[in-house]
Amino acid sequence: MSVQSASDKEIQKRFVYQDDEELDKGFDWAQVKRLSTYMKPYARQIIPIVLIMMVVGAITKLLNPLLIAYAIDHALKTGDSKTLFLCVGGMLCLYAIQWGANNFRVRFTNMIGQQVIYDLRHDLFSHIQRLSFKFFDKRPAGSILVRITNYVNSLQDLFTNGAVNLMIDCVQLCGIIFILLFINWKLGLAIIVTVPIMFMISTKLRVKIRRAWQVVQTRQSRINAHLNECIQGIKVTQAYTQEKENIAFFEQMNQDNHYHWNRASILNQSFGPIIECTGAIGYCILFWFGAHLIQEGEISIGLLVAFGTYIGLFWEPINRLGQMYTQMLIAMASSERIFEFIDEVPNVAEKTSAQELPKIQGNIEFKQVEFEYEPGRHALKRIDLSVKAGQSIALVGHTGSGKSTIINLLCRFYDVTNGSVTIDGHDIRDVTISSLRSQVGIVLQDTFIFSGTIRDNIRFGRLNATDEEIVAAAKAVRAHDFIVNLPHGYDTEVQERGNVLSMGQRQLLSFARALLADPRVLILDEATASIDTETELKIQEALKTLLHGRTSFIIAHRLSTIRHADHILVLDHGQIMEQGNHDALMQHKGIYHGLIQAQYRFLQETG
Ligand SMILES: Nc1ncnc2c1ncn2[C@@H]1O[C@H](COP(=O)(O)OP(=O)(O)OP(=O)(O)O)[C@@H](O)[C@H]1O
Repeated sequence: MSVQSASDKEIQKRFVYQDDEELDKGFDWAQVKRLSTYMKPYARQIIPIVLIMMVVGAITKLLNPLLIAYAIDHALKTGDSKTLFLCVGGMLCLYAIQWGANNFRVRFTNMIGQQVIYDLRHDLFSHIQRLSFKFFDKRPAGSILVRITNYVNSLQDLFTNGAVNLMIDCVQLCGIIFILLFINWKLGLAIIVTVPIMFMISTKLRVKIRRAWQVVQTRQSRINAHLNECIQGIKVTQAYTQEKENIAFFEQMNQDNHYHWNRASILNQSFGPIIECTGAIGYCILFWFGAHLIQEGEISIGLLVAFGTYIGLFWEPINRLGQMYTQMLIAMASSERIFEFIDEVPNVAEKTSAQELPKIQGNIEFKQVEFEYEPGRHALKRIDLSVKAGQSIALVGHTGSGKSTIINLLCRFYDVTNGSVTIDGHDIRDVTISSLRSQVGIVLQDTFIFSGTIRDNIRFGRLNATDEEIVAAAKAVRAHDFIVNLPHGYDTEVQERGNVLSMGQRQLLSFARALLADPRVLILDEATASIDTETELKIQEALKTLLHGRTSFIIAHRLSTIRHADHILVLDHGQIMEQGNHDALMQHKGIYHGLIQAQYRFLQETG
């Protein structure tokens, strides 16, 4: 199809989700076993009830045709209305028991299913929260989202109905085969012989169905990734008037998904008619051979009718088993991707012997530190640095020079490739990650505001802080004034990313959050966006309060911040080129001098 190939090329050019494309494995028992471990905690309490209900439901279902046969042969033929009445009454009772048992079973299986899905989603989400930055570097957010939402949802059917239906169908199938052979083995065998033929035809179809659903999943993963990117970048899209292009691009993806969904769905639908066709052959054999056996006097008319009813019941589970197989294959593909994430070991792993980092004084050392994000590409080379407790260090340098990388290593978002980073003499790889990060505060340039109230956002720094402490922190960093002027003060709801707040306000809010956390070491990535002089002054004052008495690393862009730093590191291509205080570096007339001159010129030109 031309739509498919054209759009495929376009989409491949822009999106490469190798992880999802590569997955194409068949039925995997180890995975089924692993999935079933999620049912284990509930198995003891619920499975026996479900099993009893299942057996009761199956038996009552299978007894009905025998009752019909009895009614035909012993009541209809002889005109015995009392027996007929009893048979109909018996059938009604059987239907009522069957309905009750099924209802009870469905309620319990739904309970297990929902609980299992809850546990699986919980495991996946908790694990993702702990994964290292490197994991997120490689994956678009959408493809992570799709695993937590769509893939987990696609397991829902399997856990709520699938597993139990599978057992019911198997029990029902075995029961019917037994009864058919028991009533008349010749007629039974003649009908059962059609089953292997049906399986042979459908097996080939199943492989196609499996592949088709896998393709649908990868297409949905792409759509999710694209949606996520578009929503995150909506402002840039509108600023560059790229809406039409984005819509056209999405349209291609949507069409592509639509095409593959239809294809998979058509293949899936063709499964039923194949079963029906084989069923029709079964009926023909039944009536032809059954009539012959009636003439021979081997079976009664009632038994032939019962046979017909059993055949109807016979194809039902086989048909469902086929659908179940597809459901199972979708679940295989989904669970494979879910477990792939759950099995992902964080690159930054905690040693089993890791100790709690004692209360930090703030002496930090980088010894011969080297770092590569990707093998062979140095981001930092031979960094030696010694910082005394309470000192403020400004990191200065061109874009891509390695400033953020130094900070990433200090927070242990990545591990050094060579060398070591120590805090108060403790190698940060030897201490627990939580004891390290809980004592190192970080204020990023792109201040992240979560949806919730202003109060909640400040409290993010220390969850057990009182309202008074929150107000005190806001006052200390000069955020209180703007907060009380908001419609609901500290209770004003801000949406995700704090879109309703200005850049300066978001900065002040993040300072309050950091002050509340009261870390001994503070990392600050200064915002580059220009703000008005009044806010600039407020931020400078807030900074003084925030940095007081702490060891701080600042990726500095403002001249005022750089000048007040105790020590300035000038980085270039991952190396420290110059270091010292402002005056010493200015006298040296090297890179730093050039950078400052350029900043002055810029400020003069822009007024
Ligand atoms: N996640 C990553 N994966 C691969 N390479 C990266 C990654 N992050 C940064 N780099 C590379 O490492 C080098 C140093 O980047 P870093 O972010 O530390 O620079 P920076 O000085 O903070 O730049 P800027 O001022 O623009 O933020 C750059 O060459 C960059 O391309």
